[in-house]
Amino acid sequence: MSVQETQDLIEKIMERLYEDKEFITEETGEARKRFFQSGTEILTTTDKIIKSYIRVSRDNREIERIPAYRIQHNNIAGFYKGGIRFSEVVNEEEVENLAILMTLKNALHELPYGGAKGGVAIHPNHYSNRELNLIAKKYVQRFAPDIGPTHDIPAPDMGTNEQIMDWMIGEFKTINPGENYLGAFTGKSVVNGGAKGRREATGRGVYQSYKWLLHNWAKNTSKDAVAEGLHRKQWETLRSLLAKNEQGEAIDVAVQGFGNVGGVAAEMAYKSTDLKHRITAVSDHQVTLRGKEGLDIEALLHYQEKHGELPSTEQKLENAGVKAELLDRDAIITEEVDVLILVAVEDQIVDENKEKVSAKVFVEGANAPISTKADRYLHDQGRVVIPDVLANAGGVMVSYIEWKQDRVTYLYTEDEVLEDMLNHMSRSCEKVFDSYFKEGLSGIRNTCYVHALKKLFTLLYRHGKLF
Ligand SMILES: NC(=O)c1ccc[n+]([C@@H]2O[C@H](COP(=O)([O-])OP(=O)(O)OC[C@H]3O[C@@H](n4cnc5c(N)ncnc54)[C@H](O)[C@@H]3O)[C@@H](O)[C@H]2O)c1
Repeated sequence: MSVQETQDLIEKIMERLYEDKEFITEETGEARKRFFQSGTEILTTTDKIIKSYIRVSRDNREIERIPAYRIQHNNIAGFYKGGIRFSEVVNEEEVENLAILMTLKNALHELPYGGAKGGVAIHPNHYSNRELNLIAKKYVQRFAPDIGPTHDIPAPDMGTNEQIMDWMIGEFKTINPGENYLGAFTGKSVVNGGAKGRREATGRGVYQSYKWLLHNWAKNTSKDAVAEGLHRKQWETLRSLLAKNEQGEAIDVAVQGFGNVGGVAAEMAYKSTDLKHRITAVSDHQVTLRGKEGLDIEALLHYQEKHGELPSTEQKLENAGVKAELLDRDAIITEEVDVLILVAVEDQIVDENKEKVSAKVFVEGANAPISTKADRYLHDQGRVVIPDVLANAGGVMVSYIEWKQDRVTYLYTEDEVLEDMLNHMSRSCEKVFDSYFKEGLSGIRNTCYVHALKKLFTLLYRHGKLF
C-alpha cells in the first residue's frame, strides 16, 4: 500500500463519518463540513519528516553514507510511537506510510500513542556487529532532539532487535544525562528494562487475531446473526475451515517470512490445540519450503535460530533434518492452502497476482502486504483478510507495558505481559469483528479505519484543533 492509497482510504472513511449524523451530533451544516474537512487535512498530512545520512567507517576502512529516517505522522492520541527498520529497501515513502499506519493502529487499539516510524537503508546481515553498533549510535545522535520518553518512542522492527535497542538507549542516555532515559525506547533486553515476552508478542498477537475470529467468533455465531450479503459468504468461508477440523482434517497454513514474527506465528499455529493445523509451506528472503504432509516447524525454528535463515539447499535441509521441496521465494503466495499468514514485507499480493492466490483467509502480520485493490478483490470473493492494523499490534501493546514499567521501575512477569496482550487483542477483535459482521461495514480494514478515525477525529475536535 502506498502513502496515497492509505490517504485515499482515510479520506473515504472521513466522508463516511461526515455522513453519519450520529457521530459528533453537536455539529451540523457548514460548521460540520468545515470541521470534517479540517480533520481530514490533518490526518492525511504528516507532522514531520526527518531525513539524514549516517556516515559509517566500514571494517575495510571505507566510508559509507547511509540514508536514515524518522517520520512522525500524528500525535493527537499521545506520544509518537513506532519501530525503526533496518532494510536495504527503506525509503521515505515506505517509512511515511508505516508512520500513518502506526497512528491508525494505536488509535484502533486504544493505546495512548500517536504514530511514527524510522528506517535505515541497510541490509543488517551485510554489516559486522561493530558496524551495526556504530550505525545504531549514529542514528540516535542524528535524531536525538526528536526522540524521548514523552515525545517519540522507537522500538524494533524488521532487521532490528533488542541488541540494537540496547545500543540506542545507551547512546540516548549519554546524550541526555539526568533524563528518564529508559522509556525512550521499547523492545529492549529484559535486563535493560525490557518487557518479558516482547519478542514473541507480535507473532502471538497475529495468531491470536486469527484464532479469535475462527475459534471464538465463527464457532459461536450463527449465520442469522451476520448481516446479509457478502458477510454471510465470509461467515461460510470461516465455517468451511472449522468443518475441516470437525471432520478430522487439518487446516492447511502457509507462512511467508520466518523471522521474529513469522517464526512465532508459525509455531503458535503448529502447536495449537484449539484448532488443528498443518503448516505446508514457509518462506524467507531466499526460499519457499513446501511439505504437503506438514513441515517440521520445531526443526526449522531450531535451524533458523542457529543460522538466521531457512535451509535453502538440499544439503542444508538434510542438516536441518527437514523433508521439504525447495521452491522459489515467491512461490508461497500461490500455494494451495486455507490460510496464508503474511509476515515478510509490503506489497506481496497486488493487482498483478491477486487472481493467482488460493488461500481463503489472509492474516497480515507484516505491514501492508496486500494492496487496496487486491484486498477489495479478495473481499468481494467472500475471502477474509485480517488487516495489519488489527493483527500485528501485539508488539506495540507490549511496548506500552514496557514503557509503563520503565516509568515506575516495576518488572511485570512474562505471564502478566502475555495475558494482558492477549486480552487486549481479544477486546480489539471483538470490537472490530462485531461491527464488521453485524453492522455490515464494507471490509475489515475499513472497519478498523472507522474505529481508529472516530477516535482520532473526536480527539482533534475535543482538543479544539478543527476550524
Ligand atoms: N517485530 C515486530 O514487533 C513487528 C511489529 C509489527 C509489524 N511487524 C512487521 O512484521 C514483518 C516482519 O517483521 P520481523 O520483526 O519478523 O522481521 P525479521 O527481520 O525478524 O523477519 C523478516 C522475515 O521476512 C523474510 N523476508 C524478507 N524479505 C522477504 C521476501 N521478499 N519474501 C519472503 N520473505 C522475506 C526474512 O528472511 C525474515 O525471515 C515486517 O513487515 C514488520 O514491519 C513487526
